[in-house]
Amino acid sequence: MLKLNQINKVFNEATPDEKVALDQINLELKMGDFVTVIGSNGAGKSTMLNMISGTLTPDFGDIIIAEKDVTKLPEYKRSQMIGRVFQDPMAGTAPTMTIEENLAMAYSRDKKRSFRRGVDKKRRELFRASLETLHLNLENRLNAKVGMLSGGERQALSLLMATFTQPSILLLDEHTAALDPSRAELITNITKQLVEKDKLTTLMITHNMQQALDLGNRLIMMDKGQIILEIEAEEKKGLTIPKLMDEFERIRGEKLTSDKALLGV
Ligand SMILES: Nc1ncnc2c1ncn2[C@@H]1O[C@H](COP(=O)(O)OP(=O)(O)OP(=O)(O)O)[C@@H](O)[C@H]1O
Repeated sequence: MLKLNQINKVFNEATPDEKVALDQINLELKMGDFVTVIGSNGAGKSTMLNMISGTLTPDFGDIIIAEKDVTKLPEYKRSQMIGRVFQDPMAGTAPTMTIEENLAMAYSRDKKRSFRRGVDKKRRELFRASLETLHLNLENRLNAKVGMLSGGERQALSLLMATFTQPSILLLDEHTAALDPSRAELITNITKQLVEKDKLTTLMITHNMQQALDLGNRLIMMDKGQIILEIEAEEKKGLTIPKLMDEFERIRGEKLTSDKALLGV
């Protein structure tokens, strides 16, 4: 479903600020894979997601999504294939529009449909049914302006909107990090539910080690622009935080005193 071949990205090349953000990354996701991504600050995690979404282009290397080479495709042309949720709950929704209008916008992301603010009865029922799955009573607030919602409610809506048209790839960029623990747990559960329902191929960056262990069928660890560890299905089931720290130490030859160094928190 997704292939990254030898992706390289250097910022400010040949200047004193030169930074190798991605150092010939290779990664392959099969349909339905749910991969959690951990790594220290500046490891290249967001840059990798930005490459997939088309926000950034690689210096060299190829990006294949659903068998299509999208390396040169601009971001807006990839948007049908990609759903993305950011850390900032304010980023994924339009605050001055209603819940219904936001959903209508997400629904029309699929280019075959044109965006109309007016929504017919059938579509309203579809929106209502989708919102019901969140168990936040948003289905009864279709005409509420999104700017009035709490951070958790807004993030839940962003998630629903990002998955609405069943994208080829779902990108989650620390999407629970800005929420308090109970809201973060709620969004984690909704994530699990939405991803499982449509078997979405997902990449999720997290600084929460337990979340990285609990969610998904694969885990990757990044450091200094490289993927230094890949853990697959069966192995992931028995994984613990101390085991991950040992692995980092074995690969990098650096002793970690806390998992915080590994996670960049
Ligand atoms: N637009 C940019 N211009 C210059 N340098 C950049 C740019 N974007 C990222 N970088 C640098 O590239 C490196 C990788 O950044 P990236 O944001 O991908 O890391 P990350 O793993 O997501 O880190 P964090 O966990 O702190 O968010 C960092 O050193 C960062 O400073």
